[in-house]
Amino acid sequence: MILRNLEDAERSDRRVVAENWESVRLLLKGDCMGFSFHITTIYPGTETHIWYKNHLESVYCIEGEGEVEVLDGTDDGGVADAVRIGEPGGVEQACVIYRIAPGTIYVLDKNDRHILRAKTTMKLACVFNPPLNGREIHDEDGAYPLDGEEIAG
Ligand SMILES: CC(=O)NCC[C@H](N)C(=O)O
Repeated sequence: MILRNLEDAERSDRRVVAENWESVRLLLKGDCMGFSFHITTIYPGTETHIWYKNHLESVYCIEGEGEVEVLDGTDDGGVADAVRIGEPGGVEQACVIYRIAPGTIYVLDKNDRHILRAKTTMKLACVFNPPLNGREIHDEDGAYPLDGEEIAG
């Protein structure tokens, strides 16, 4: 069994700080679970372009409010209050915006290119498949490489 504590992990190199967010990576590739698990804080008033070409990610909102804009897609997943922008049927800028609040999960099951906007500080529980190695931060496309720098131990 593996047991870790968020406060302890925050004081270790499991805490990774980027421009718009920081993330405490509680489980990583080295734990051999097939996924990684992170508690991520998104700073208020930020807008982050993300495109996890190499990973699938599930994001569960614990605290805070924001929105996710899915680029290159008009599928609103049947969510009643999703805001649809652009005409369905091939318009280049067509996209859907979902409101994110506590209790909501969004799942990037198609390596979806998206923009995450935080209205307030957001606390998110994030799962990555394949798992992150350790200290990855976004590249210019908003992606992580498949082979990042590992955290020992
Ligand atoms: C929601 C999201 O992907 N934010 C960026 C940080 C990421 N969750 C991570 O932990 O690396």
